[in-house]
Amino acid sequence: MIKIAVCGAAGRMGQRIIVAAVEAGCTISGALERPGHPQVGQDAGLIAGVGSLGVAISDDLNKVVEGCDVLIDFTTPKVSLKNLEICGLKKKAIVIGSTGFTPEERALAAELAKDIPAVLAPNMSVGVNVCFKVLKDVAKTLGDDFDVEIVELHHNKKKDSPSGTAVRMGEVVAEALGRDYNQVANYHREGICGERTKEEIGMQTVRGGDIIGEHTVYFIGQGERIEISHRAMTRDMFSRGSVRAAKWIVGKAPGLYDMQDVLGLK
Ligand SMILES: NC(=O)c1ccc[n+]([C@@H]2O[C@H](COP(=O)([O-])OP(=O)(O)OC[C@H]3O[C@@H](n4cnc5c(N)ncnc54)[C@H](O)[C@@H]3O)[C@@H](O)[C@H]2O)c1
Ligand SMILES: O=C(O)C1=N[C@H](C(=O)O)CCC1
Repeated sequence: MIKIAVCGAAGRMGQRIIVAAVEAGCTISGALERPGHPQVGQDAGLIAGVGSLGVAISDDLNKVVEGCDVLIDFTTPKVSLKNLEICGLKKKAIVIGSTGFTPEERALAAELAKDIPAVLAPNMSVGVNVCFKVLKDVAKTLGDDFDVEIVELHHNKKKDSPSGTAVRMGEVVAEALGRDYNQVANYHREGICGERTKEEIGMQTVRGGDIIGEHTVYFIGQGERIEISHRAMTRDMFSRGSVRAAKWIVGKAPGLYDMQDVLGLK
């Protein structure tokens, strides 16, 4: 059974990943938190609510990576890039779920993943990844006659905006329509900002309370509208997806993969 280490182990996702890994019969070989985190030194299983695992949460990245087959990392882009670099040096696989990467940081991630197998995906749920596939077909079929707007809702602790999932949805639709997402994404409308352009993809963000994550892509035509929505009711399909990705990536050829690869949706 594979040995999994979890980075961000005391976080919302880290705790659920420990639960999912234990439920899947994997060994938790290590758990990482940032230096100074109040739960460093405590048992990772007790923090996650699965009982003692005999694995103390550590802040020693090198040591934890050495002891695992694969590191699952749900933290921030900067931490994830550092983790990729260390996994590269130690020839370990990595699964990254962090979001909020700039295009430059994504390019750096691809570069760092040249020597090791790595999964980087903004959303590990099967449902969202099926949505990515469906969105491509819908956008291609509808073409330029429908305006595209994307709305996402998340909890009030989320740090990045728009969500990584919303950005990927925008990229999928833009590519299907022959547009460059970075040129056509419109994140802000205020005041007399003029009529909507045909090409733009509106990106709207709602933050509040404990919303786990909801995404809707609107295709708005004359006299009709299609809405493709995904609503997450728990974090468990993200955590189970990350463990599925971890089992899949160990032993694969070096390179950067995504969840579509893991799920065979390409
Ligand atoms: N890909 C997906 O399916 C998916 C699903 C949910 C969340 N996310 C993303 O995962 C990330 C984390 O989300 P969250 O809700 O768990 O956040 P969180 O803030 O609850 O957890 C992040 C954890 O990382 C820890 N951390 C920060 N710096 C660290 C370091 N240097 N070393 C080790 N640990 C460090 C923090 O202390 C914290 O406990 C976000 O980017 C979020 O958007 C992705
Ligand atoms: O809670 C979060 O943060 C989430 N982030 C991901 C994103 O940015 O797309 C996925 C859903 C939950």
